[in-house]
Amino acid sequence: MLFTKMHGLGNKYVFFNLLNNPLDNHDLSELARSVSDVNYGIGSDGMILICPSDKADFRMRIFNADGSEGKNCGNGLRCTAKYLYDNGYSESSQFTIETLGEIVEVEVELETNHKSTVRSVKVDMGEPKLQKADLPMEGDPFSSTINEPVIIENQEFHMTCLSMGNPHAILFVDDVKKFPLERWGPKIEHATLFPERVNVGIVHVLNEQEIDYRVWERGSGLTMACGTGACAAVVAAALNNRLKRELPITVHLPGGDLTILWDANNHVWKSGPAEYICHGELAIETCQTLFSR
Ligand SMILES: N[C@H](CCC[C@H](N)C(=O)O)C(=O)O
Repeated sequence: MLFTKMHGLGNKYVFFNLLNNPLDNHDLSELARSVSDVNYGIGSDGMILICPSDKADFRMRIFNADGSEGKNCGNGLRCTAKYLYDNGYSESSQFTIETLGEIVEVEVELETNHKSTVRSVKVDMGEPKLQKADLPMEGDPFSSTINEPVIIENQEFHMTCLSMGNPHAILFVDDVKKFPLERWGPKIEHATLFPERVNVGIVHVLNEQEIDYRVWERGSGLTMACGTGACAAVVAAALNNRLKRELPITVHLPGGDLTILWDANNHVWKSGPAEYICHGELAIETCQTLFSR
């Protein structure tokens, strides 16, 4: 099986193009765990399948490194858009991609002096969902969670929780590098408060147009970047009056910067790079081992 490995700011995935060759009745969770394994597989934060869609121009399915299927992936969407445009699946620079969470509009932004090269990708990530039912999380399903005190293992955290098609718990800290995210990330991810678990982001607002952000991803742990998380971080900061809406915000992640805008129409826009790492063929033994299970 041919694959392409790509990353968005160091958040890397193994991509399989299923537009003309479906992967019928295989254990996709097992495949995601295996290709993500850095010792016995290719090594990645997960797996992304590019599929046909009857609701949008294309469909993207994202699986985390633990095999769980995510409902959205901001970095994955930018990589998928670049792959589709570069490989001639869309003549237009704008098209739609269906995910489990949303149907999103993407636009590949081309180099001015080299029209066939994708410089970056802009994605309309849609509207943030602020009710507890949207994540989901325990409590009044129609209420929102803005700077609410939450006790995790006798430690109180003030959280702002929302969905960008997938669930995010955002905490504000004084220094993202000093906060022990590797310790508290998994505890919050697996807290019973979040029946389908949650992505955990920590945010330090630097000024009115810049934030630092680090993430512990549901199903993948610490990653270099999280596109949906960067969107959630900007929305959470605005909801807590730490940022003004309708200003483009630079989100500094360990892997690089994203530009996020929460506009007057309640849509969250994300712009950033997408890069190839390699193309390859999964060893047939791996496939046979995988598919014999
Ligand atoms: N771990 C996430 C999916 C990947 C999101 C992230 N890589 C992004 O770029 O948005 C979840 O299970 O909801």
